[in-house]
Amino acid sequence: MKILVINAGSSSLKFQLYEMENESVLAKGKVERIGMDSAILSYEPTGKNEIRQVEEILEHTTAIRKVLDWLVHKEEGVLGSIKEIQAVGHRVVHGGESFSSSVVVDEDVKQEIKRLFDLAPLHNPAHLLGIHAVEANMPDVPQVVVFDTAFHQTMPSQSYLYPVPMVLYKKHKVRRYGFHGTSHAYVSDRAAKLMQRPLDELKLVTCHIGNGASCTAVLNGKSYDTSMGMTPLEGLMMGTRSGDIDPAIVPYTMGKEELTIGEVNSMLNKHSGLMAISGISSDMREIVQAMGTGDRSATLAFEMYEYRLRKYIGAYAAAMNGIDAIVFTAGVGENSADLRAAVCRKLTFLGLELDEEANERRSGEERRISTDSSKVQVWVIPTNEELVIARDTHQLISDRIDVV
Ligand SMILES: Nc1ncnc2c1ncn2[C@@H]1O[C@H](COP(=O)(O)OP(=O)(O)O)[C@@H](O)[C@H]1O
Ligand SMILES: CC(=O)OP(=O)(O)O
Ligand SMILES: [Mg+2]
Repeated sequence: MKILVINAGSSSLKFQLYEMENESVLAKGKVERIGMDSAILSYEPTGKNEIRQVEEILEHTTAIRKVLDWLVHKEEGVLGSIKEIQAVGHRVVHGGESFSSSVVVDEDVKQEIKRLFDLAPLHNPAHLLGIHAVEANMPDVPQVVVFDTAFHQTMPSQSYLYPVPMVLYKKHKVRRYGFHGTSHAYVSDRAAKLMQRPLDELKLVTCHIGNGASCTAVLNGKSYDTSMGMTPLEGLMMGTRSGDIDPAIVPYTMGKEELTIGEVNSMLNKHSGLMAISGISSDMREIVQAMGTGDRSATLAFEMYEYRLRKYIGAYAAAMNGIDAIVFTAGVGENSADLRAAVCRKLTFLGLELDEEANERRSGEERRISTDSSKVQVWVIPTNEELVIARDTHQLISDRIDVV
């Protein structure tokens, strides 16, 4: 079965086409700057060079049509016909309390994704655009949604409730949901296999450190606590998001700077984090580069970023009464040896010993970066959210075909 996996953002759309028989990727790519003057489409059939095309693409429906055109292109295509695609799987960031696993898209599911727009304003509206764009281009193909929040639905109430009036939870579902669940679930499963230990006996802290960043206490294979909250703003310091701050800063700043709710939201989501402190970039590569030239703001940004992550790891070690392993994943976690070293060098009280050489080694492979004698293992495990989405989609659609 061939499955197209889509991760639609507000101005971007990433895709991968899978052959599920051997879980291989036939082609992948992305469309960036949708709706802007010139969009960039990149398309890479496996084993061949990437093709880049710059042209105006005003909305997601056109973006998907262009992607489909490439997939069946005479020379560069990987499909004889679009009809070969039997299902489409989407990443959806917010599933609220309604979804603890992936589901086939129907009218009710779309309504629920829409109802949750307020809670994930950067993500959910874009996902629904992606779903509609697929409907417009491939009306008969079933679609599945895989939620970032689903894995975290196992959290106990002491983790997911906030100490605010209960009426807010009862009336408005104000609670911690947690995100990047597909990634946290995938890397914890991989970690257990690599450690050759049953997942349901392990205490793991998984650190998904990308543009958005979150870490999760995975106790016996289940999410026990996680740093993102009702929205993907809480927790760690991120590229442009503040993470944890004193909530009193919000009304105080609104008063002092005469900001609207929208403006303060934008300040915390788009103009904070690494970007705000360094004044240079939200991209960790540029921060590390500037540190190399002695830039003090970049150094401060890095130190704050690392310190806040390390505090969460310490908190989760306390939450689970110990940890067996720490896993680093996503753009920064997989690639920044500097960040991993800075975190691990100050966790020696846990009996953790970093293998400095292994940490420095550049590789896209899964690898252990702690010494043989370290009491806490440390792993770098490249995440693969697309594969999980493809697997869930395959499973749900095969079940449906079996029933018919
Ligand atoms: N070699 C590297 N060193 C340090 N950071 C890196 C490196 N490569 C990528 N990154 C970081 O990874 C981030 C993107 O992570 P990614 O997981 O792809 O994010 P997202 O999926 O949220 O867009 C970039 O902003 C960049 O800071
Ligand atoms: C939930 C979230 O923050 O996702 P991303 O890292 O893709 O922005
Ligand atoms: Mg990501």
